[in-house]
Amino acid sequence: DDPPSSSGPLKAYSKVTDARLTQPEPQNWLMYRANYASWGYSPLKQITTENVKNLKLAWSYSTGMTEGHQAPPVVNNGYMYVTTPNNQVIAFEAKSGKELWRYKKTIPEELQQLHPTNRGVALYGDKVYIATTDAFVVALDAVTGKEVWKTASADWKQGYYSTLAPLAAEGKIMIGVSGGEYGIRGFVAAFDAETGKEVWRRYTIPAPGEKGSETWPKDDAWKTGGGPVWVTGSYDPETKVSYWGVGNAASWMPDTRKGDNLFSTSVIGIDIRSGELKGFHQYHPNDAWDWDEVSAPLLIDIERKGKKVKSLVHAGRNGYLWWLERSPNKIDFVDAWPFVLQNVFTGIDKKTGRPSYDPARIPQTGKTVNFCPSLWGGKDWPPEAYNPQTGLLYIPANNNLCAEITGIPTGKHKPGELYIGVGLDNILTHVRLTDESRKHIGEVQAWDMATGKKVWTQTFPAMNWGPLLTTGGNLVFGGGTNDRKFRAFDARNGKVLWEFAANSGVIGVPSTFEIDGEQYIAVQAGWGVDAQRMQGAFDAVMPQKTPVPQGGVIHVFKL
Ligand SMILES: O=C(O)c1cc(C(=O)O)c2c(n1)C(=O)C(=O)c1cc(C(=O)O)[nH]c1-2
Ligand SMILES: [Ca+2]
Repeated sequence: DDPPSSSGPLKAYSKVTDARLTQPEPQNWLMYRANYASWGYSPLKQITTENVKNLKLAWSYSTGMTEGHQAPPVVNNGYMYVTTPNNQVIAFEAKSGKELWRYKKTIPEELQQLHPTNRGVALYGDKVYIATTDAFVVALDAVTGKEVWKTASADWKQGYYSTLAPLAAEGKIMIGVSGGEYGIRGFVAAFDAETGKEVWRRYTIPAPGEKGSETWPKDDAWKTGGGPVWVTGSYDPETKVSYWGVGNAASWMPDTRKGDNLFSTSVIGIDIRSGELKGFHQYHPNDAWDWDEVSAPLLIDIERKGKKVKSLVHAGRNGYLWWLERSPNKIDFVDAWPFVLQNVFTGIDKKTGRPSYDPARIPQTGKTVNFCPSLWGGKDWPPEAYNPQTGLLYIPANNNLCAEITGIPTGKHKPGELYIGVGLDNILTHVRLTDESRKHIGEVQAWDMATGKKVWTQTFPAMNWGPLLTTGGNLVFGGGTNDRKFRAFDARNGKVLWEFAANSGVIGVPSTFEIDGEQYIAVQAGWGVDAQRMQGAFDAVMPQKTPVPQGGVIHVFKL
């Protein structure tokens, strides 16, 4: 086959450099959240609050796959890259939707996927990178799709897998691993972009003697302590520190691992040159609710008492909105407050940010416990967005929702087998409705961080699992509802200005780009994973059932 660059209008592939990733051109969407600060923001403004009502499909493409399509269409000067469940990567001519190549990772047949999804590619140099469900990191030639190198980061048979998009910087490809529900020992690792050789590895659960190890029991619990990393980290190129969200401790029952269990449910700063730890903040110690705090914090400058604070902002799965301050060697607590119904925390220490708990709301082995928000939290993985023009932070939230779970003995940990401490049937039916949740659950919220005020809320009857994009046209885009709608909101007041009914529920990360003077909005539809399971949990407690069809379709819109 001819390389596509010579067969069509596509120009030669433009190499992705550190300079380009640090200062992304407005016409491209070069990484998971468009910039290292994880804003999910594009300055493009051809599509506005005035004309968005005229947005039409430019092209669409069926991926041929079911389950969770969550990856953003990543675009570099005319080339688009999308991943699907089962680690396919599809390359397109971004303008026309013509398929250039498709890569299919061979996945072991015996591998059972607990979370059948993939959150996208990283671009660096002339290559495209993915982290796979069988725990590999793979480099592909961006023009041909040919495999250049492939390195196992861990053994999938031990319960390790990756669902996140890698982070690329300074010649390194950084990934994290999932497996919190299998009792893995989580880590972030960096691989040489050219050779695939591992450069460093930072475990999220310290070994005996390492900093934080005193927060684990003296037995072997640290070896199976969880702390997965399954969403792409943020990165501050000035200090070379990357910021990763760390997931739940394992098993879920806190009595199996007494102590704070650092660095589970924390944000950790990692120097990308050495892998050295550069500060941390634990959002809630001794996790008991599967509240993975994996969403990477957004790097935002916020005014406080007349001073600019270099901040880390995180809408927690634990239902609190966290404001932290980052310095080259540490992370300090600034403030936190609930953004959804939360009845577990009885207070937050003003100095340290440490929450205190209502003991009646802490799950334990052998007890049945009610708490709010549910296991899926105030916000699960779907990312927030920040618009520097409106100055607002946008959160896709699930409010008014509670849970009931019964802790059961886990037995001895067996590598590669579930290590949860709650029955699967209980997990799949654990949501409990409140009077308020009968009115509405899903929300898009807009916050002014400097004043701590919520500026607007848009509500939906059922859940919202919609990742957000915000643009220089004062728009917010997102799907996430079970009616298959993908919507544009006015970023200043939350009004719905446009909506499109997709083939399936939209849990994809939306992106935007420009080619030949035209702005495009792109998103994958493809309901699955825990959005689907939450719908199942609703169906279990509601009089009516709501079917949401599956099937991945990439949608690309323009005026
Ligand atoms: O502990 C883990 O390793 C882990 C991994 C993942 C994943 O990789 O997608 C999810 C979760 N936990 C999880 O708790 C969760 O609610 C969840 C939802 C989803 C999804 O894609 O909808 N993935 C995951
Ligand atoms: Ca988890």
